[in-house]
Amino acid sequence: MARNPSLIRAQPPMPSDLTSSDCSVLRGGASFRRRELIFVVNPRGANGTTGQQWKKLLPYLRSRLGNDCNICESLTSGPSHAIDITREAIREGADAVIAVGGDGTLHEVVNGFFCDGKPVCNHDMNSSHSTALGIIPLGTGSDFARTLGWKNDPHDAIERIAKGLKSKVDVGCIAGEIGESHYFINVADIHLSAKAGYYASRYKKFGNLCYVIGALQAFFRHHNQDLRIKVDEGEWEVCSQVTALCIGNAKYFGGGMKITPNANPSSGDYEMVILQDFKLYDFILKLHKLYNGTHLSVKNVSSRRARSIEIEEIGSSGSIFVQSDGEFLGFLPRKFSILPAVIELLC
Ligand SMILES: Nc1ncnc2c1ncn2[C@@H]1O[C@H](COP(=O)(O)OP(=O)(O)OP(=O)(O)O)[C@@H](O)[C@H]1O
Repeated sequence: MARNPSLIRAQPPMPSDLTSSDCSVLRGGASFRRRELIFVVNPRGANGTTGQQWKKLLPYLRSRLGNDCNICESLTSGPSHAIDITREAIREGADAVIAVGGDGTLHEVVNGFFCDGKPVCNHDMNSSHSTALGIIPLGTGSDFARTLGWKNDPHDAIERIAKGLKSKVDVGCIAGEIGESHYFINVADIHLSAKAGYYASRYKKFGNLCYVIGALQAFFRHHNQDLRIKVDEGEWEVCSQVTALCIGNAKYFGGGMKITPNANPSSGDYEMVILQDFKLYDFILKLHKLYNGTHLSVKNVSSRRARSIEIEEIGSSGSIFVQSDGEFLGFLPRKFSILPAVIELLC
């Protein structure tokens, strides 16, 4: 394991009588394979707090998991590095890749489960072994973890990893006009909210306040936009004066806004919520409803379920923002399809 030099074994060496190269341990006569866990840590997450918390957590992690698991830590050196680490770990046969950081780090780890439009596989093609996804939520927002009801408590997260229970989750796939497919596990969104996310990423030093600052900046010179959408390969429909269109595999975005309140990452479909013809004062008056997920009954808000959604702008500004899991992705047009039960999540 760990041909990749960026994977550093973060545990005491195995006792010298344990010689098996695949880390198998003989216990009471039965063969017991040590789990190979790769922790992908963004030291810059949450303005550097993730790195500091990780350093304090590591001794506890070793004492809690080190008897049964090989613990490898890999610190990311910059954007997209987590994708490469994850791909390499899966190819090498890791039992789990654990994203340590915020939703951006989780997003990159999820993208590392895929390459060239297909799930990444273990080098040993004959093996039925699969790599699970784990999460230690230590970011600014950690919105995906909210849907699962997880607190931002790393000790709880370590208990979930220790138990090793797995549940299959869906992943969203986004295809653009050119280039590789892109994947998301939480929420993808279009227009105002995506623009707000783009600006918010510049103000992460203010913690969760960055989302409010980003939204205010995005509203400046914002225009609602007519879009064309095609749901589940049906007919094209015109959707007028769209303020924001959100495609939820999970429920929360923007640091705790319950935007797609009926989304469920194990349902096999998305919840799509469209906000139309909203003005700044609508947001001010209805913001609390967006946060607690009661906005679906508000005028000009609609919700429907879908397995695939194609979206184009009517007009050719080429400036309708798209983001997924809070990461800026470019501009419309895009097609979103769901990959049901494609990843096993340690839960
Ligand atoms: N070493 C690094 N230096 C700078 N940026 C990095 C590094 N490693 C990863 N990143 C980038 O940092 C971004 C944000 O990280 P992360 O999501 O962990 O924290 P956050 O933004 O504080 O939390 P959240 O996304 O939940 O709001 C990631 O999208 C990733 O591309």
